[in-house]
Amino acid sequence: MLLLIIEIPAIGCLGLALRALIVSAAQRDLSRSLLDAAAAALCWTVSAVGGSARTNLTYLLAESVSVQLDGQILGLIAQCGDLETLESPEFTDRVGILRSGGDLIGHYSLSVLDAVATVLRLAFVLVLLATVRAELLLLALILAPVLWLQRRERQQVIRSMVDTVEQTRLADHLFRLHTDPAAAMEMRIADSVKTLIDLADGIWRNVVRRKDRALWRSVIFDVASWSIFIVCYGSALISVVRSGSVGQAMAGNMLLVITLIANLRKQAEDTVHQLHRTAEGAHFLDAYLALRNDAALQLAASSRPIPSSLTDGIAFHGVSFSYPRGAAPVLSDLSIRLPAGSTVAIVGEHGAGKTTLIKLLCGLYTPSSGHITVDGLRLDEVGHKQWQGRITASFQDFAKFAWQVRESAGCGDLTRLADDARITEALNAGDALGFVAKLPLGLDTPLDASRDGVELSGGQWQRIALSRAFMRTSPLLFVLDEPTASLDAHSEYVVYRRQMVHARNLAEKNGAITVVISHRFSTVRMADLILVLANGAVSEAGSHAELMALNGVYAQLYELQAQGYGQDHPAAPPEGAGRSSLV
Ligand SMILES: Nc1ncnc2c1ncn2[C@@H]1O[C@H](COP(=O)(O)OP(=O)(O)OP(=O)(O)O)[C@@H](O)[C@H]1O
Repeated sequence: MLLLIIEIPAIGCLGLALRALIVSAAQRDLSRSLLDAAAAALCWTVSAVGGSARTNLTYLLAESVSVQLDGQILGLIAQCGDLETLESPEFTDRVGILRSGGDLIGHYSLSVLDAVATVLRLAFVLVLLATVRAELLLLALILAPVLWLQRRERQQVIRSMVDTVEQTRLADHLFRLHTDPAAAMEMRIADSVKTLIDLADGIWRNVVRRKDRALWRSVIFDVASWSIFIVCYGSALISVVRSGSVGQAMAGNMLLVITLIANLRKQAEDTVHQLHRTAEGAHFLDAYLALRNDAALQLAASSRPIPSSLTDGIAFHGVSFSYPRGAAPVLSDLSIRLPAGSTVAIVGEHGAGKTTLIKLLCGLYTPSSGHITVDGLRLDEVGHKQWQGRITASFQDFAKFAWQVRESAGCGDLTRLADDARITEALNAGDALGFVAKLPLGLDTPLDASRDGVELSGGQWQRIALSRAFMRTSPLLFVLDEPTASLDAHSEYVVYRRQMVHARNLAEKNGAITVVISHRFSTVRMADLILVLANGAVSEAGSHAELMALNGVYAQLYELQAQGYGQDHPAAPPEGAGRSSLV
């Protein structure tokens, strides 16, 4: 910091020392000359070292801010527990901008300091110039439009980057498809590789063309404006020569003016560069602040404590929901009650809204109207993090965490990641222990063939995902959204029976509710309450026995599937099935 302060007047003092050196040398005053030369050398050293120290300091700080920022950005994204925010194109663009310009925010954090130093350095140089000839100050005036023009053009370059973020994202996605084995497989079979390469190539060309146009314009304006400045600089020098007194003083003044003006140009360039970075940094800062705002809005929902166990249950009160860009509402005015300790199955045609209902239940989306309560407590008044911390879920579109088996399954409860016994229990419950035991390194086997690990089959991945859902031991909500879709009918039945036992244990422990989505009625019939979703509403609700007696859609579908499997009743309902409730 001290070096940065000393560096401010260094270049002005160098000009003064050189002028004094010329005068003392002309007077043949050896000791004075040596002193002046030493002073000039010192000023030059401070200026050079200070400049390089400033650059390195800026770089180091920018890098450290950038690393911290990456962590903060991910933290803020995680705070947006609502998937609606994550799915909005504005949000995705914002994150894209931040990822591409984290270091600029780092530079921005230093820019105020740098701006003060730059202005002081410039002011000192101008004062010295004025001591030689007041008209030289006009050069500073010419700098103003040069800087303004450059800044304006630079903003156009930034705009071209922002305008192409969406296209860049699409091109990136197309690139990733080529390196993703599952997508690559389908692309090869469909012979679409070349078409997709051409598509990505076309998008990249468009993006580059748009950016290049702005960049070239900026370069042309740069050259034109600096040419004007150089012409004025030359004229100023001629004017000093023509008006100066002949002799030693004039030679010294000439050297001072040349040193200062040469530096004035460099300072102007520094100022422009700094303004560019500040403008870019401000732009990225805007995106960062908007992201913070999104996260803060979600946190603003008050964090009323979640009960440790359920006594009443979860209720939907006139809930309607439409996806932000979805045309029709997926759920309309839905009012249902899921009693504490019950197992609820949701059935319905593809696209009926079963997964959407579960996502609303998990606080991953907020109802468009109406509200959901947990033991009478409104879900929108509870922090996402709190509620989601009491849920365990296995989703239809589960994640494939290509880490070690222990991490991929154990991350269902991070606090138990080092607890081999717990992870083994969860793998057993998820029916994954059989194949994990045969893996070369057991729990330590990496699940990624590209990292000397193993590649799992679809069914094996699903079992790992299922095991994750068994890691938490005291959830209030246990969600199973087609968790066995990749398994054969027999394995599914066995796994479901095990899950139902688990559900009963959780229900007895703390009144936890288990919600199951399945297209297989052999498992659905085990539930206490079955909800049939159709046209955004519940068309039938009750236990298996009640719905069969109703002889409606459920009964028809059940019979159809039973005939398909060549048996009348695919499975017998477990003990205690039959409780139901519908508000
Ligand atoms: N993120 C989303 N954005 C917009 N629309 C969506 C989104 N997710 C689902 N939808 C739409 O909402 C409707 C219900 O989807 P949902 O996944 O809830 O159905 P589902 O009953 O679970 O279907 P399936 O049995 O095929 O899994 C569908 O029409 C779907 O296109």
